[in-house]
Amino acid sequence: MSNTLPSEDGGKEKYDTSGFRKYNIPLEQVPKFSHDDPRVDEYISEMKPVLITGSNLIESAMKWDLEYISEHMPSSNLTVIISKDHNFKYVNEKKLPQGQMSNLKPIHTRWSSMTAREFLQKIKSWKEGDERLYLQQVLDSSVGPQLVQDFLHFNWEWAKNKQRIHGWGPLTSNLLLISMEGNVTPCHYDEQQNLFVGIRGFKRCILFPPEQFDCLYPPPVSDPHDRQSQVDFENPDLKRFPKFSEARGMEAIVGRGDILYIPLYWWHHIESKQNDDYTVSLNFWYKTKPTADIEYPLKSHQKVAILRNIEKMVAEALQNPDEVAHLMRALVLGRYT
Ligand SMILES: CC1(C)c2ccccc2-c2ccc(C[C@@H](CC(=O)O)C(=O)C(=O)O)cc21
Ligand SMILES: [Zn+2]
Repeated sequence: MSNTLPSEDGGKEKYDTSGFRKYNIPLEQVPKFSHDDPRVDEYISEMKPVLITGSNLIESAMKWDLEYISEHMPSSNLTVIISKDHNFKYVNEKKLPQGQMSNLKPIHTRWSSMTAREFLQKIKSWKEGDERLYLQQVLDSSVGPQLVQDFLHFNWEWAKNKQRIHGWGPLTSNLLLISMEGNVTPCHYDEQQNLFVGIRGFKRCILFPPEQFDCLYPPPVSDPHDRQSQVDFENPDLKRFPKFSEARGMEAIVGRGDILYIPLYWWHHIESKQNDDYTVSLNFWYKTKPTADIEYPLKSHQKVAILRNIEKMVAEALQNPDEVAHLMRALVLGRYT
C-alpha cells in the first residue's frame, strides 16, 4: 500500500496503528479526504464512514485541554465513568434488574463526578492496577461562559450545511470526552448520525456495517447492554458467537482536527492510543430524519430497526423475555429455514 496523498488514490493510504491493540479482525481503511473534497459528501450520502481532514469545524475548541478546562470550569462537577479495566461498557441503568436482583449484577463501570483538576490529578498519578477514568460531559450551559463562547464559535455553517444536504434531523447533543491512554469503548451501535471530532491525542476506531448485525451478537433489546456486541474482541468465544469469524471491519485513526463520520447503526469500537497522553474528543449526534416514504430495497440499517421493533413487540406481547427465543424459533425453524 503506497503512502500517496489521500486525494490521489481515494484516501486508501495505511494508517499508523502502532500503540493500538491488536485484534484478529480483517480491516480495510476508512477513506480519508480533505473537507473540501466532493467525495466527502458522496460517502456521507451513501451512509458510509469517511475521515474528513483539515476542517475548522471546532477550531475554537482546539485549545480544550485539561489545564484550560480546569482554569475555566474550576468548580464544576463533571461526569466521570470509572472502570475496573480498560473496557468502558455502557450500562443502561433503566434496564438493570430492579430490587434485590440488582446487587447480583457485577457493576463493571460506575459513574462518579469530580472537577477537571481532580480528574487531571488522578490520571497523572494513575498506575497499573488502579481503576481507570473516562470523563464525559454533555456540552450545555453548565460548562460555563468561556467554553460556551468557544462552542458558539464553532463553524456552525459547515455543520448546518452537512445537516441540511444529508437530511439529518436536529443536533441532539455534543459529548465532550476526555479519556486516559488505552481506554476502550467496546463495539456498539448508536441510533444517531455522528460527526466524531479529534481535539487531542489519537483514537482508533474500528467500524462494521449494520448488515454484520449477525456477526456481532448484541444482547436482547431489554438488556442493560443493549446495542453493544457481546463479543470480547480480545478473546472472542467462537463457540457462542461463531459468525464473529466472518466479521470484516474498517479502521480509521482520528487525530487532531480530524472528523470521522460514523453513520447511524454502524458498529464502532473506539480506543485511545496506549502509553500516550490523554485524548480529548467531541461528538455531534444528530437524529436522522423520519422516513417519510419507504423506498425499496430497504437499507441495511432499516432492517436492523425492523428487527429491534419485532423483538420489542414480541417481548411486550409475551410479557416474558424467556419465551421470546422459543416463539421466534417456532416461527422460523423448519418453516423459513
Ligand atoms: C464509554 C463512554 C464514556 C460512556 C460510558 C457510559 C455511558 C455512555 C458512554 C459513552 C458514549 C459515547 C462515547 C463516545 C464514543 C466512544 C469513545 O470515543 O470512546 C462513541 O461511542 C460515540 O461517539 O458514539 C463514549 C462513552
Ligand atoms: Zn457510540
